[in-house]
Amino acid sequence: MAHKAYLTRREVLAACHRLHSPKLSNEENRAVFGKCNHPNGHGHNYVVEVTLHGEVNPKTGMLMNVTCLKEYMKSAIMDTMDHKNLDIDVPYFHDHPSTAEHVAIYIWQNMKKYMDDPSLLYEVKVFETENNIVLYRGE
Ligand SMILES: Nc1nc2c(c(=O)[nH]1)N=C([C@H](O)[C@H](O)COP(=O)(O)OP(=O)(O)OP(=O)(O)O)CN2
Ligand SMILES: [Zn+2]
Repeated sequence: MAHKAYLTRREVLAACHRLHSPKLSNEENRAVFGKCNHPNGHGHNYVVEVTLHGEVNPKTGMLMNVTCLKEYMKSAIMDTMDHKNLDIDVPYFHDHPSTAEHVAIYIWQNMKKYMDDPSLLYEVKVFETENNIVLYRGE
């Protein structure tokens, strides 16, 4: 009988950003985003958890070797976002305000590009701060 399991790996990345929407005026941006719209930006130590869901291979006892998941997360997350200015260095955020919601969606889409079997991707969780958490499941 096949058993299904969830496998999660966590990475921590440092990045800076500014919340600012090109679809809003400067005044509207200040009203909507408040201190997070400060022109010089601010930083976070983002904690990102990626969860896979699938069958445990009875021969290996693994859903996926964590070493593989680590490599996917390095390519999809760490190489593109760690120690970067999200708004400048990551093209996705040139036209998407760098909210934690968009960070989670970006990571989801990028993980799918790198994974050999993207159907295993179940959830991306982003802790922007200890208190602000976004969970995305591709819906
Ligand atoms: N829906 C969202 N709202 C906000 C986001 C977001 O990504 N999605 N992001 C921010 C800011 O980027 C901001 O950095 C949050 O910082 P802060 O308010 O300081 O964070 P905390 O809530 O953890 O700090 P407290 O000390 O608890 O106030 C704003 N909104
Ligand atoms: Zn922020």
